[in-house]
Amino acid sequence: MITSSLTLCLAIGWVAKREDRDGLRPLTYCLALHALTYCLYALRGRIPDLLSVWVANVALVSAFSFLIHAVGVFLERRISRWVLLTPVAVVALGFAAFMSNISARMAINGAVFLVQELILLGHLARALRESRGRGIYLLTAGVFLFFLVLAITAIAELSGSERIQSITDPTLAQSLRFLSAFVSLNLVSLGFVLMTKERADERTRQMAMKDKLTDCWNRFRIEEVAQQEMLRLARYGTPVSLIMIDLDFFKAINDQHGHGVGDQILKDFAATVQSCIRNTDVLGRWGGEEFIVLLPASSYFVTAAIAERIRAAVETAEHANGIRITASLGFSSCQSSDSWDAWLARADLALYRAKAEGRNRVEAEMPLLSEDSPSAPGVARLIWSREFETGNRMLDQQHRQLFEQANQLLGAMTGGASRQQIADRVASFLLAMEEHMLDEEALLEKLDYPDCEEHQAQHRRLIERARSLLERYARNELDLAELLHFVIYEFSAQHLLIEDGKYAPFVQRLTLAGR
Ligand SMILES: Nc1nc2c(ncn2[C@@H]2O[C@H](COP(=O)(O)OP(=O)(O)OP(=O)(O)O)[C@@H](O)[C@H]2O)c(=O)[nH]1
Repeated sequence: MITSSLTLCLAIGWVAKREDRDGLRPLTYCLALHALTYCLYALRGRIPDLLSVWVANVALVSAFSFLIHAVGVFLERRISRWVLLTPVAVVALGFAAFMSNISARMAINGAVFLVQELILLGHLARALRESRGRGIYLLTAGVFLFFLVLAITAIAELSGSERIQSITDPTLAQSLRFLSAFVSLNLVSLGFVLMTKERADERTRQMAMKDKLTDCWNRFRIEEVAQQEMLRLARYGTPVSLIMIDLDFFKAINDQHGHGVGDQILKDFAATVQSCIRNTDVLGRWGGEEFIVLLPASSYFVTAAIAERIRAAVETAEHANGIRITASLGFSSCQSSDSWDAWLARADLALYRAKAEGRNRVEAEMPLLSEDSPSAPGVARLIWSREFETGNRMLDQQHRQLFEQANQLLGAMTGGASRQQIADRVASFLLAMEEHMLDEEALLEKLDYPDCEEHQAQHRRLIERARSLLERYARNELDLAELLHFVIYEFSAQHLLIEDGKYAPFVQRLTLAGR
């Protein structure tokens, strides 16, 4: 026990000397006092009782206080000095008063250690809920083992089934107590060191994924989260969107006020954006004065509102020297068939449009929705345009009808219709959508459209997704925004316009050729 405590103390102390962090230094003091305690125990009978009893026990209770302090430092929790010093004072005074009464000393020791153990276990239990590492499990196991032995000893003492006359009694119970203390010592030390290593690894991981200037995530992390969210979309249909933000005329700020001010503005800007988003959203610096916000579980419509909130917050924030800045934003929602590059490119294109159309504005990936309709001001509508025509009369007529139906649905959704009325309208929209898909597939097959199979596969995916969304909506597991996202964005805007737009030139060519 002594050799083990000393070796661990020297090794951990050597590391803590170079890097005093995460509570390694108080842990070293704990181990040193632990070694001292057992040295004094071992010399019992050969040195005065003052040393082998009084000093030894005060040292042991102090070792525990240092361990509680070390855990507090690691978990960044303030632990009151009273909590640390009172047990030491109780043992010091109690042992001084009952030097010749071993039962009283045992009772004092047992009670104090039990309280210390409970304090420690309380902190560890809270930390266990937050921590993902394994070190904390080893540490808790070590502390718990010691607690168990103390509790069993206390019960045996109270029930009178065991009377300890001396700490050096050569009994089986005493040997088991020492053995468990030895195991506990190793588990606690190993667990603590592992915890600090896991934390250091996490810090390195974070540093590798963070932008140093703004503390935002870097490209690597953004892409990592994007891939995870795209998988979630493919599996559960959870929408995910992204916003690209570019500061306007930032070069002029650098030129007029210097790079130092420019850097500070970038930091302030990141803080402003962060204050506009949820903590599950991910803000990253894409490069220079360009940023990305990834918004998990956010549909097209939710994202539009957040983008506008960011734009307004950036415009109103005032920086050093009274400088004000603006930003242009472009956003896009991910499709289940999207690649990361395609999704990003659509947001980039929208950003480009926001710049071209005067800056300090938000642009969606397609200028499809008008904010107002003449008949119902304040309600967004899908606007049909001649550019969307495929050249086939039947398909174009169906597309227009689906657009109109989507608009009626949009009106019902924003006009306070009941859940059941909306579900009925969505069901009839989906029926029309499926009928249209069958007609479209038949025509494309007849015309030998080369990507017919891929188009059919997209239809199957959309139908599957539509059915599952409607079921979830009927079970009250889905909110209106997600349903709206599917009807308006995924089907009407993305599929009807973009995907169907891909076969339009082919159909037009054949129509002109008279087929
Ligand atoms: N201070 C500072 N400036 C940066 C940093 N990264 C990029 N920049 C500057 O950002 C400016 C970007 O300039 P441009 O790409 O011309 O864009 P802009 O002036 O913002 O104009 P628009 O984007 O067209 O509105 C350049 O002057 C870069 O030097 C940085 O980390 N710190």
